[in-house]
Amino acid sequence: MTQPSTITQRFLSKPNQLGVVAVGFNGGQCKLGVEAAPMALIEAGLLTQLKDDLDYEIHHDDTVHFYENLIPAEDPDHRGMKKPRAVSAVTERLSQQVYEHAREGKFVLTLGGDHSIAIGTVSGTAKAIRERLGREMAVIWVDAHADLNTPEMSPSGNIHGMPMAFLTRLAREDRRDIFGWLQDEHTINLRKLVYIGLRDVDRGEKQLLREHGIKAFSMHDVDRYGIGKVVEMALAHIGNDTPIHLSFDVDGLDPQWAPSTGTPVRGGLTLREGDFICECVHETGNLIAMDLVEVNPSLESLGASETIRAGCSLVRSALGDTLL
Ligand SMILES: NC(=[NH2+])NCCC[C@H](N)C(=O)O
Ligand SMILES: [Mn+2]
Ligand SMILES: [Mn+2]
Repeated sequence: MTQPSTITQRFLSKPNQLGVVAVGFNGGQCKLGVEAAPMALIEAGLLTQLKDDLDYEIHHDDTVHFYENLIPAEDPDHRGMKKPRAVSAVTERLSQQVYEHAREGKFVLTLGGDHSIAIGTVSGTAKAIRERLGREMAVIWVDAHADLNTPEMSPSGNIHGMPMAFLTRLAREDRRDIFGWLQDEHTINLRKLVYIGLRDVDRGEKQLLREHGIKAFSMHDVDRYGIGKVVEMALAHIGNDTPIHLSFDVDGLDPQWAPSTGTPVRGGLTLREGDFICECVHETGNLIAMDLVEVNPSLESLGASETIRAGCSLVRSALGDTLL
């Protein structure tokens, strides 16, 4: 186990203070139901567990944000992107909410929502880290997908497949109402991004991963080296003096463990492997924020409670729960 760096300790000035943002947003993709996930996770007892079992002091406004007043009536496609103004307005607002928690030194937990919301969460923590520590943070992205499509490359036009492209500036858009609000302070250095669990990566995304030498551990690597070695290599790439934002797409898990998600892909992580990633990232002492996204309780209704339980388990593990 690496020692928590003083840099991160300085940032998380209140290590047991947890800012929670519940984001009932589904506009980054086309299936209904993912907006109900935050309520389902909370009703399953997630926040109570974090408070009672892990001793967090929870700062939550007791609302699930649907951002109804930010969703425009007219939102025509732009560069092939679907609902670009809605996603932009919601993530801009979310970025501010996350930033406000993070700048006070709280750990920020965001419950999505589809993965487009990471444009808001990651930009918010990246800005707070730059401001408070004068440095760049790292992102660990656990997912079956790379979510690195530029609008032009995207096979679907769904923005939940693009957040990393906008966050790293591989994709840019100058229109203020379509992600033009993203400033340099919000962005992520490509060398500070690490993927785990990939197994459904589009052609253009593969090319970007190769071209830019982005650190990515696919399921092939998990099979070859085992999850222990993969996490060790991922953390070694980041180094132990860098704050980490963990963005966990529940479809990183195999559908056997998380069937209720919009874009399931077979051959994924076991729940135990997912929990192990979260436990190890917690052990670094450098984790400053986590997103849990793409739980869709209305899909595969038989598996919904299983998926919700898996989601709760991942969050608990990232926040310090241990088996012993
Ligand atoms: N966050 C997710 N589940 N993303 C799935 C993306 C699927 C596909 N690569 C696309 O861009 O449309
Ligand atoms: Mn995914
Ligand atoms: Mn994703």
